[in-house]
Amino acid sequence: MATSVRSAAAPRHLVPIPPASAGHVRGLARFGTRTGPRSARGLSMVVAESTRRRAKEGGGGDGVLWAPVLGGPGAELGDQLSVVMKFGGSSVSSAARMEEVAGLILAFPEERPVVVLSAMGKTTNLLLLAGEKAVGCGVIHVSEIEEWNTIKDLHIKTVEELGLQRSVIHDMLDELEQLLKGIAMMKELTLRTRDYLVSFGECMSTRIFAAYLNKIGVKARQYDAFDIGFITTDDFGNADVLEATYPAVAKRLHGDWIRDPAIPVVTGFLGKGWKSGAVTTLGRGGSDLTATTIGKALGLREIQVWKDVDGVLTCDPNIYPHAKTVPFLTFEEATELAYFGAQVLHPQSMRPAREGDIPVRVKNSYNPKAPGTLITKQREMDKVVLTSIVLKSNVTMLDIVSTRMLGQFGFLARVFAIFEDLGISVDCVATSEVSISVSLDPSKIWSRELIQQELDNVVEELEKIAIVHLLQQRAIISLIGNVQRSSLILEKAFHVLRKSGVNVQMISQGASKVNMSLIVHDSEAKACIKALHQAFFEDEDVLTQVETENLLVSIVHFSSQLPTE
Ligand SMILES: Nc1ncnc2c1ncn2[C@@H]1O[C@H](COP(=O)(O)OP(=O)(O)O)[C@@H](O)[C@H]1O
Ligand SMILES: N[C@@H](CC(=O)OP(=O)(O)O)C(=O)O
Repeated sequence: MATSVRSAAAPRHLVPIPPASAGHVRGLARFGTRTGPRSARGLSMVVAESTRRRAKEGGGGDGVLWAPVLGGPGAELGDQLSVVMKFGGSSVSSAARMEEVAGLILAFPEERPVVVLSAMGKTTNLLLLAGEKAVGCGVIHVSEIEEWNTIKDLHIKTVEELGLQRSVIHDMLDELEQLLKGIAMMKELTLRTRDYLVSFGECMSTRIFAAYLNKIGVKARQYDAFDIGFITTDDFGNADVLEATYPAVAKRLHGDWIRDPAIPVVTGFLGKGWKSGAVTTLGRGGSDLTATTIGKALGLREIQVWKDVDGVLTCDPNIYPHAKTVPFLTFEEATELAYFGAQVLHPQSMRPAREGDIPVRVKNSYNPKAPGTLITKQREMDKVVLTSIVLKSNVTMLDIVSTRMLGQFGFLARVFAIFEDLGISVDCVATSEVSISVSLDPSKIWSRELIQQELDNVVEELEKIAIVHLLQQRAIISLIGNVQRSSLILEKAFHVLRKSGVNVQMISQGASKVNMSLIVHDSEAKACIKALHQAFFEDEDVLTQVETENLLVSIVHFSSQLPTE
């Protein structure tokens, strides 16, 4: 595997400086343009143009001050690394986007960021598809795999458009092609090889970006997470970060920064298995977890995750486009939201932030002026009813009814022991004395779908002690909010669902007290989300309608109890 590239220092060094040091002003960089500076010269021009405007406006404009300082001659870098800025695949999908992101990073004069990057655009998916095709296509046809060519073209084009040398990624592309040929030769793609394969996405994006920062005069250093102490379990495809990671990562990043300050550009999503020593991945969307792990390791002030939406939204905008930004969330709410399927955050990513009590800010790299979502330990909940509605589709449910071979206590214990033995997590649970309904977590499997064989095994085992009904194509609708007001939330939700003619098949409230889950049929789920969103976030009158209806019911009830003459 390739080792870290230590980028050579560029001849001229720019660093954002606080407005107080305006004597050193070099210029301003602006937010909000879709295309950023194309070169060091381009950057200076943007900077100079904005400086003039700022001077005309009497200062305090919309930009940032720059000075030729970072790591350069006469450099003074007393400050410690202060924030993590993680940019997802959507934020770094092209050369233009990388320029934009560079401008963004540099537009925060007071920050000393650690940058975490995902693979460019859809590279991870393309690598997975290329790997699968390689298994069956034969070595001589590897070079024809469409996805491999798309990956190669995208990265070469990006390097060229950014004015970098092809050598930045040349070895990586070579190695990747060799790997695909190896897979074709072996005719198999193990989980371990698959992790190694997808790691090329992050390894290339970070090399390109660090080289670009150096080119525009901002000293940067690329790091592969698996080389700097990201130690994980050996669960390829979904590895857990181990405690040893924190001191190791802190020592390496902090040590390098003290010795020779340069913006660290770290691969998201990747780690190193503690037993195997092989490259592991942290589950899809795992770069968020990389970012929060670094934040905790270094005790940073803030963790920023930059996406292509204005923060965490009231529902998935792909399901219902009128979703609104949620300005504040607690770590608990964000965890439930992610766990129950909101793609915007990795389910495990809040844990390090919560443990280190470091605020997480979700921002839009396409719209940096939008305030985004701030996630903290606590927030004012008095006025909060519902925060967000999350949908998890294609869920499998099991209704398990005891054959009474075991007492109630033994029955529940046995059922969960079967899940544990087969390594299957459950999402929602509802129990009665002799029956239990569970929904199974599809996300532990890479493809986010349970494999039929696994399901057959579970059913076979459970049938030894119970009658089992397998219900597929179900959906979990999770209502994340203030469960202190659960009666109000459920009343309103059931009112909406009844009006829509939807029958709720199971309901479950988590112990975390921020989530209530309703299970409905998959085919009805999207319409439910739309109706619920309109009721909770758009239609002020619905509550009044519910209250009026209830009032009428009470009046009828009361009057029916009045003594008749
Ligand atoms: N509740 C939600 N709030 C915001 N985005 C959501 C939500 N649910 C789903 N999404 C989707 O998540 C996407 C952002 O997550 P992701 O693709 O992982 O971003 P990135 O690749 O930039 O890290 C958005 O483009 C949006 O389509
Ligand atoms: N590239 C990986 C890791 C990741 O976090 O990506 P993103 O930040 O684009 O969701 C994936 O696609 O899963």
